[in-house]
Amino acid sequence: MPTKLTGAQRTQALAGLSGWRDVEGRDAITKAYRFADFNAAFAFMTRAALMAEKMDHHPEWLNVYNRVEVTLSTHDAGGLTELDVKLAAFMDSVATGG
Ligand SMILES: C[C@H](O)[C@H](O)[C@H]1CNC2=NC(N)=NC(=O)C2=N1
Repeated sequence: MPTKLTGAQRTQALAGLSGWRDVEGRDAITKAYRFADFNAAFAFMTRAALMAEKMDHHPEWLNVYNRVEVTLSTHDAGGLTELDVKLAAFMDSVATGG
């Protein structure tokens, strides 16, 4: 199991990401993506889902039309790990609508 990122290690890992913020009250990060339409949003979710399954690391997310709100945390570790940072970076790389 990956280890929880803490302190400077956590700060440094998050410095490489943009648009992600800490969730209040728990050790997790969140980002709201907005796409051109539902089709683009769902295409993003499909790509992210395939990667999540490959990594055996799954997002908490909510989709409303062209909006996808993602929260990442490693439940098994009780907080943020490298897996969350890796999945966040992948999501950013496939999000065309930002
Ligand atoms: C059994 C399975 O490997 C685990 O439950 C995996 C599945 N996906 C997961 N996803 C996330 N986000 N955190 C986990 O701890 C986690 N654990």
